[in-house]
Amino acid sequence: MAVEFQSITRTYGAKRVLDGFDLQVEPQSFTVLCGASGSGKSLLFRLLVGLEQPDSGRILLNGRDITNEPPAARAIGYVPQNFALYPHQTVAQNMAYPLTLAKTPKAEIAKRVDRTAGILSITHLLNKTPDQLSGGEKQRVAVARGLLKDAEIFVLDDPLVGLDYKLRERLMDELKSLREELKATFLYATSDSLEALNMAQRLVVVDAGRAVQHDSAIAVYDDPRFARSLDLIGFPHANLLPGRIENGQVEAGPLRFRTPPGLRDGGIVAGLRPEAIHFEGSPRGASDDLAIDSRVTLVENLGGEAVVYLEAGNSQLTAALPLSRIAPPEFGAEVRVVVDPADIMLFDAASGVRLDGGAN
Ligand SMILES: Nc1ncnc2c1ncn2[C@@H]1O[C@H](COP(=O)(O)OP(=O)(O)OP(=O)(O)O)[C@@H](O)[C@H]1O
Repeated sequence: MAVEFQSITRTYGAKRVLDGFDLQVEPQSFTVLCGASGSGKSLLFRLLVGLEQPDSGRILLNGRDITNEPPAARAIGYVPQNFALYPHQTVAQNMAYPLTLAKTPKAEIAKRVDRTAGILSITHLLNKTPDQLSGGEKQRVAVARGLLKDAEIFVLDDPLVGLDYKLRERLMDELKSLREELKATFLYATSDSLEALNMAQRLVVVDAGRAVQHDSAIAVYDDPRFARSLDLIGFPHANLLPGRIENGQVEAGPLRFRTPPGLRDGGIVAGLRPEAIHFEGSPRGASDDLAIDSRVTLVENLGGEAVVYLEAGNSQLTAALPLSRIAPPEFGAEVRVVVDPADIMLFDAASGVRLDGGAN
């Protein structure tokens, strides 16, 4: 494995941020850690590059235990979340700084600065100073500086946070080409699930101090094994309805249907993606579909689709409606929506573990 976190625990005061965190990162993978703000992604990266120490557990780099090695001994390129550029140095000097410190020959530094600047489209900025750059340009320089190192592993901590949408899209594409070109292992953190799905070959859902699911991005999306995976990955956010299994019936908010085989009575959470809620007039209507009468409380028109918020009894539901097929309903309208029970995922209420079979 390129990187292994083994049972990492780290506490700040009374708060256990990492709680037996285990993760194996495959060589040459682009692995994205996605978790809510404060879930410990930056801390994991600081532990990996050696800026902090775990309370317990081990970190291996290409099989070597580096837990107690100084940062300089770890060949890791790092783009921290809060970067600082040296104000009196040019972009080229800022980028070259870590290599200058490492006494890399000048010709080699120039070659790498040119190549990385080319990939990140900042060649025209090389002779400027940071005060002459926009926020987005400074961010690209910080990314370039982290990627300049001759490393097998690059760690990027939420490198696109705060950038406008267009610039983020462009940088995502550039980083993807870079991953093809460098043939290195990338570890990348974000709290944005769309960015995670777009970038990740391997996606790790981080929650409550642990890696709860580690799989291909598409598998995490299609077959979440934990309620938190469904909750975190995907936009609009999935519906999670608390409920119960009793006497062979699943009851969760407005959903009532026969319990799938093999499930026991007890507390559950029913999960339903917004796109699995269908409006009348859409091509559905199988005999086992559940019909739900609801009232529209808000419509967000996003162009290609509308996000429709519904009230059904005491439950709120979020539905995604492709607008090419059907016009969005009006605010306040009474609508009947239908759901295929096969699209409903069931999770244990206490542990969050998936109960129904899913795609496996
Ligand atoms: N030096 C520190 N002292 C005290 N608490 C800390 C320290 N560093 C991190 N924490 C706490 O650890 C938790 C995890 O922080 P971390 O920055 O790793 O989260 P994150 O997942 O990267 O969040 P974000 O997406 O917002 O950057 C937070 O609750 C934070 O307050």
